[in-house]
Amino acid sequence: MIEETRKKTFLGFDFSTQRLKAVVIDEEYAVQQEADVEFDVDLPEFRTAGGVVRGERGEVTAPTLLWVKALDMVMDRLVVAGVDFSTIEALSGAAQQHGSVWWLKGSGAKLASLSGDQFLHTQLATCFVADSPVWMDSSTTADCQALEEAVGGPEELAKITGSRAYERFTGAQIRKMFRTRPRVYQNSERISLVSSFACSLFVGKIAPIDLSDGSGMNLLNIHTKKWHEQALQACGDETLLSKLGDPVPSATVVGTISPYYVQRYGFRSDCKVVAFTGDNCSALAGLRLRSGWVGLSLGTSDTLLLGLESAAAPPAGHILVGPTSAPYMALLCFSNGSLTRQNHRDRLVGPSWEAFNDLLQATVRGNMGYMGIYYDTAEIVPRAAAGRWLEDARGRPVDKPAPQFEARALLEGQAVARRAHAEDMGFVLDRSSRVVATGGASVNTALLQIFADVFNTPVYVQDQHANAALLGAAIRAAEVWSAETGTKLTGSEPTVSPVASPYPDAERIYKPMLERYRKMIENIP
Ligand SMILES: Nc1ncnc2c1ncn2[C@@H]1O[C@H](COP(=O)(O)OP(=O)(O)O)[C@@H](O)[C@H]1O
Ligand SMILES: O=C(CO)[C@@H](O)[C@H](O)COP(=O)(O)O
Repeated sequence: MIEETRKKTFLGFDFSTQRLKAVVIDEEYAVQQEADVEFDVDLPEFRTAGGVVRGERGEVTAPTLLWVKALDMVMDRLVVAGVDFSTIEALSGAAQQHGSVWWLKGSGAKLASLSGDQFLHTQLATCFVADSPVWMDSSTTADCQALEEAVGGPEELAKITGSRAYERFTGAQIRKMFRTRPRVYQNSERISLVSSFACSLFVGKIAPIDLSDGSGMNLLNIHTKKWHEQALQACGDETLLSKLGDPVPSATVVGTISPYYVQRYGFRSDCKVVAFTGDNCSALAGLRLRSGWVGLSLGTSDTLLLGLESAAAPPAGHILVGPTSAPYMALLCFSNGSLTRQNHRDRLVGPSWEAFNDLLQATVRGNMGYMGIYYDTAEIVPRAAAGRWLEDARGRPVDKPAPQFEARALLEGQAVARRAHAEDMGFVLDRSSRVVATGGASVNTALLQIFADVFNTPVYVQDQHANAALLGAAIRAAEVWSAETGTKLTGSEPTVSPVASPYPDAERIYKPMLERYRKMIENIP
């Protein structure tokens, strides 16, 4: 029995692309303290740009130790923020999806014997056999084809795993490592996702992959919830099964906190660690979407999220095992999200969102016919290499229109693409639906107004926090702890408020742009 009067708090983490965030909530799910580490700024010694390191042939990686050092730093910032770690009953986390962590043999033993006197990053410095390929990597096209062939074609793979083969999905990444760097593969004790790796740092052993984030690998049968044997065979050898370990439901207590945290920060020794999951899965959990609501995460990537009752194989996009009570979730991911917006903001007006929004205000909805597609990095939906396509009202290519037209062309082009592909995937979006936005760019109401008009749907944001993945992690910790201990919590459902409504003429302006967009992408190589 848990003592009723004891103060109870819950801790959530988000190991996303550009930063590590942490939040402490109380029993009512009110935010108590927060801390944040921005990889490029706070850890310049790792020389990342936007949290990653880019190679010449579409390879995108992150140094795994960067995330460990960021954890040391964020823990210290929580101390400075006044967190009383002895009140934390449970913790959980979210992380960028698909990335893989390659643990050197012997790492499990190191995790189990950490000394509370030293930083984690000094003790785990030699634990990673390779840098971590991350979700922006587009270098595994050959491996995707081989995986699809081995399983009976792209449709068959999508039926089984919820997605056709995608370059960033961990199965193709593992296959590439097995093929091109066999010693890394052989010397790996385990292969984690970023989420299960992060969880391992808390639980003092290599933590299991959860089913929801595990669905982003092209290796999991999302119906039986077991690894798919043929897919495993296509991506590695007979040791792959044991390198991955058994996946677990997202609502699993994977253990109690490592003694390291008890000694170093004063956590309770019975603080529970709940399986970590993908950031989009955690955002879906945090947003509490009701029927007819669609989640729009505006982080480094832009994603659309939806809870699903059944798992029809999508033509594009992904079906994942649901992180909460809905059995499945749909996910569409666009790699050119916030970083692309930020690059062009810097180019057009310098580092101010206000100045960028002033440019938007200097143009009209529909942008006098200027339309643009901006891929600063290889795009996932549709699959395309980096490039830029801009045309005027007559469909003639233009090179350099005035900055205000470019600003609007970029944002309208992005929103139109999100709607076109969402419709292709079967998302129903009309004035009776709701878009609930979250992530770093969801604070920008001028951007949300464009989404409201293009989707012809009101856009809402959560009142409690702009980052549903982070809040979702802390709430998942609280709810799994509550179910496990039989202790009732007083936390109420997160609430949302409208921030942008479509203008009455929105459909007239943007419907034709959807058709133009579809034609434009046909000509993209
Ligand atoms: N006012 C704003 N308008 C538009 N974008 C913003 C604004 N404030 C922050 N952002 C964007 O939010 C992004 C970070 O979002 P975040 O959700 O923290 O990313 P991630 O979780 O992928 O690390 C930055 O790249 C930045 O461009
Ligand atoms: O690849 C995907 C989803 O399939 C990305 O959405 C990553 O999960 C990165 O998330 P953010 O850091 O952009 O939130």
